Amino acid sequence: MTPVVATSRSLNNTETSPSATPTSAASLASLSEYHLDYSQWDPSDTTSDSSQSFVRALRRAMVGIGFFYLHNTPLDSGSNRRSSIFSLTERFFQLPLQDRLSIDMDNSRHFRGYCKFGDERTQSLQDHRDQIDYGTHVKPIAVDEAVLRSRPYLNLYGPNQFLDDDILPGHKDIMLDWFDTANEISMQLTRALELALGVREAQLSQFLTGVQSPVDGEQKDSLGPLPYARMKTIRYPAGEVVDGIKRVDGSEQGVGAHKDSGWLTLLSTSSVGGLQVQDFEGNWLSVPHVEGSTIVNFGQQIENVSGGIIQSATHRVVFPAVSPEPRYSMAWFSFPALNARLKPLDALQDFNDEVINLWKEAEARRQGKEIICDVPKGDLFGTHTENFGWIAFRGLVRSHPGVVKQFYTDFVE
Ligand SMILES: O=C(O)CCC(=O)C(=O)O
Ligand SMILES: [Fe+2]
Repeated sequence: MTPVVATSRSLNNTETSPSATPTSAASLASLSEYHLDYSQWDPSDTTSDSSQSFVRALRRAMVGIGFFYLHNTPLDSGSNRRSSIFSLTERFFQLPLQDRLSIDMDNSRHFRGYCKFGDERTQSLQDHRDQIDYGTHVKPIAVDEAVLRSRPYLNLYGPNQFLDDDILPGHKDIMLDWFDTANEISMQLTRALELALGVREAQLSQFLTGVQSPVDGEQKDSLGPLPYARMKTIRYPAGEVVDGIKRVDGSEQGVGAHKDSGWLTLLSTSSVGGLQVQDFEGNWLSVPHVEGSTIVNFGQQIENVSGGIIQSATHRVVFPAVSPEPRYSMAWFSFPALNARLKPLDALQDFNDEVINLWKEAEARRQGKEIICDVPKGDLFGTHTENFGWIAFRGLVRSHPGVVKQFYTDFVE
């Protein structure tokens, strides 16, 4: 068999504008195999018929396209979490710009807070959205300035910025509840992914908890494990001018083609469409909102440690100025721990036959051709020789020049 190598998604950098590549009429929602039922999955009884059925469906989804709908999670069912967070998000974006800017990310060395419309670019082209970024809500790490200077990524640990209850009631409580619930789902899905690959318990989760054995006889990090996650609450506004900022003429780039940089993503969308994912031939499939479900996709770090078997799919949001209403979404991202080292697992030695056979099937469907996508290969892969925090830090530096200007000019040329 062809060795299972690091991802074979390849660089196709001929065009990156949203209308450049063909859009297939197919839509992910119509592919019934990519709808998973989270209530089937019982991490305390992984051998039950229903848990096994969940793991099989997960295996197909992760090898097939790397995007799926997950039904019956505690984000969508049995609580008012979803309605609370969408209502909170709409209320936030209706506030005057001045109030939104009172939690401007440019004031946070932890890269947390509001990013205004027009501040973000993907592959050098302007995105048309604004958002609040959050992360694991903790105190800044208590170390000397000298340690922070030698390992600036330790600043990714720190508090979020929240508006007071008199301006945005419930901001902190609703967000933290969503964040913690998503974190729990991500841990449970990671356990299911271990079974789908056939690796030992904790062979994947070690990268999230940061408790893996030190590499090559090194000392364990004296700071202990540094687990890390992030989240964005996003608005794609309609209109040619937003908060006094003009759209790029004719551009429909809500967010440009990218692969998520972390581990796995839990995405909740409003009913307004626009999300698209790229199949292995480079066609764009639409990913419509499906009531009562969360969209799950995988980031570059899990693609890397799984030798490319867990697909980190390229996706984007296409959003025209003429839309009758804005689009909102909540994207929650797990990441490896900041002090984890991402040594890829040995697919041929460690993975089960089921996943290897599925991979061979997928390769046969591709007739040995490279996977086409609009993102450079290994764009943000972690390496085995540096702490993941460096990769996370470089990604944020690339996206947020305003924070760099305030806090990190010494580090970035
Ligand atoms: O807004 C969406 O639906 C997708 C957002 C996204 O892909 C991202 O922020 O990484
Ligand atoms: Fe994304």
